[in-house]
Amino acid sequence: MDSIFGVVVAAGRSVRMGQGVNKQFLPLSGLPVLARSLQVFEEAVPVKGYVLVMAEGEVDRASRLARQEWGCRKLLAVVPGGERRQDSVRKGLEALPAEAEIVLVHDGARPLVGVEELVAVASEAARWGAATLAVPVKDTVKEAGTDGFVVRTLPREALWLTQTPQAFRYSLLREAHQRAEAEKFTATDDASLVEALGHRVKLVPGSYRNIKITTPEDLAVAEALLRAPSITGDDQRG
Ligand SMILES: Nc1ccn([C@@H]2O[C@H](COP(=O)(O)OP(=O)(O)OP(=O)(O)O)[C@@H](O)[C@H]2O)c(=O)n1
Ligand SMILES: C[C@](O)(CO)[C@H](O)COP(=O)(O)O
Repeated sequence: MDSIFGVVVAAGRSVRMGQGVNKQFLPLSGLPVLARSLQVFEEAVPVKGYVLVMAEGEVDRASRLARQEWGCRKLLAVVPGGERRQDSVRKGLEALPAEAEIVLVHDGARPLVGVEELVAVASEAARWGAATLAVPVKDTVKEAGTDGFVVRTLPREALWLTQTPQAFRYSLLREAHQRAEAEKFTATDDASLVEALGHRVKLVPGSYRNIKITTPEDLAVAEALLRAPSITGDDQRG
C-alpha cells in the first residue's frame, strides 16, 4: 500500500467572493467551508496526514481552529502559501514527510468532495502516476476572440471540467513543479504542470456536487446540496 498524504491549499485572496475575507472561513450549513474540506481528509482512512497552506497572516488562526475546534488529528503542519496557487501547492509539497509516495492536492474551497472520490483518485494515481477528478461538460463551450465574437465551438464530447483532489506520485509532482519554476510556466492546476512534462493524467469521473466555492451563489448552491445529500446529477451526460 502506497503512503498517501495530502496538501490542502487555502491561501488565495477570495477576490471573486467579494466579501473581503478568506471565503474558506465562511460558514456553510453551520461549519466553515475549510473545516468541511479538512474533514474529508480526516475521514479518508488511507490518508496518513496532510499539510494545510494558508496566507501568511492566517497560519496561526487556522492552526488553532483546526486543532482545537475542528478536531483535525491528521494535520501535520500549517504553512504559509505564495502568490499563485501553484506557489502555495509547492510550499505544501515541501512540508510533506519523506515517506509520502502519493500526494492528494485539494482546494480548501471544495468542501463537498466525497471520501470515496478522494480514495478513487489516489488509487488511480498509484496506478498511472497522475490522476484528477473531473466531470463531463454539460454546456456548449465556445472559444472567443478578443473582439467578443465566437472563433469556434469546441467538441463537447471531449471536454471535461477538472476538480480536486488531483493525485500524483510525489516524485513526479515535485519534478513538475521544479520544471515549471525553471521555465516560468504558470498553470491553474497541478495536472497541467504534469502534462507539461509529457506525462499522461488519468481522468477519474467525479461528482457534479464537488463544486468550488468561488462566487457568492456557490455558497447557496452548496447549502442546497448539503440539504439534499442524495442529489448528485452524475448521470446527466450528453
Ligand atoms: N495563491 C493562492 C491562490 C489560490 N489558493 C487556493 O487555491 C484554491 C483555488 O483557488 P480559487 O478558488 O481561485 O481561490 P482564490 O484564488 O482565493 O479566488 P480568487 O481568484 O477569486 O481570488 C482555493 O482554495 C485558494 O484558497 C492558494 O492556496 N494560494
Ligand atoms: C484546481 C482547480 O480547482 C481545478 O478546477 C482550478 O483550476 C483552480 O483554479 P482557480 O483559478 O484557482 O480557481
